[in-house]
Amino acid sequence: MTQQSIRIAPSILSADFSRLGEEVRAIDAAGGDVFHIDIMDGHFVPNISFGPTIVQSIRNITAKPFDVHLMIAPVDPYIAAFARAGADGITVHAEAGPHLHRSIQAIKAEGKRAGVAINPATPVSAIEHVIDGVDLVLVMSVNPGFGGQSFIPVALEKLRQARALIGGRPIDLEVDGGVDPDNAHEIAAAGANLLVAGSSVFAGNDPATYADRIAALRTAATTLKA
Ligand SMILES: O=C(CO)[C@H](O)[C@H](O)COP(=O)(O)O
Ligand SMILES: [Fe+2]
Repeated sequence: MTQQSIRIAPSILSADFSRLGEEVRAIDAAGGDVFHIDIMDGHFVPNISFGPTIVQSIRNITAKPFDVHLMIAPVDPYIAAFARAGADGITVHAEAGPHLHRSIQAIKAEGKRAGVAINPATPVSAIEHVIDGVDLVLVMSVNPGFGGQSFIPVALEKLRQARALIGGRPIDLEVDGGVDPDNAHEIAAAGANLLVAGSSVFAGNDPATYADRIAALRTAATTLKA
């Protein structure tokens, strides 16, 4: 991984929602590369977050890309709404329904970057037949549903497998859950180039700390260890 290829995607799930606009502005100014936006339905995952209206409400606050992680089932009926709310990329879970290929086609039909996510218990082989249709692979390193969980180490082996599956294709490899400056180096070494970070950026919700926290993740991910 070259230094330029690592991008940090703060997850607004850990933002202070009572002042979400200010949080988005602060992360933009602090050097976040991409906004990771978690959508949870209380059905596919045991938590509920928010819907397309909230995504639309922050769309004009930043020009940076919106990476929308849909943890919902069914997912197909909602893809257009998130596309029109301002998503640049939309990621669906391989486990969210029987027709993953159709979901990916629906994202592409909206003109958006298509991502596919796999839960910790799902093998990388589950996505090998859709790999040519996607722009992003998301390896979950926690069981989805909540921020602030610990990184599940088997994700490192899955990242290596996913990087091998991607090969020379121009596909982002994203990791989500429990990413912090202590594990960011081995995560990047395993092949991830897009690192989602919720609690490790937003802990304390003090905007004055965001730039240092994002920089610490970037430095850890890109610095060669002796
Ligand atoms: O998809 C998610 C949870 O399902 C979040 O993106 C993820 O948990 C980020 O939070 P943290 O970095 O605190 O683990
Ligand atoms: Fe996420």
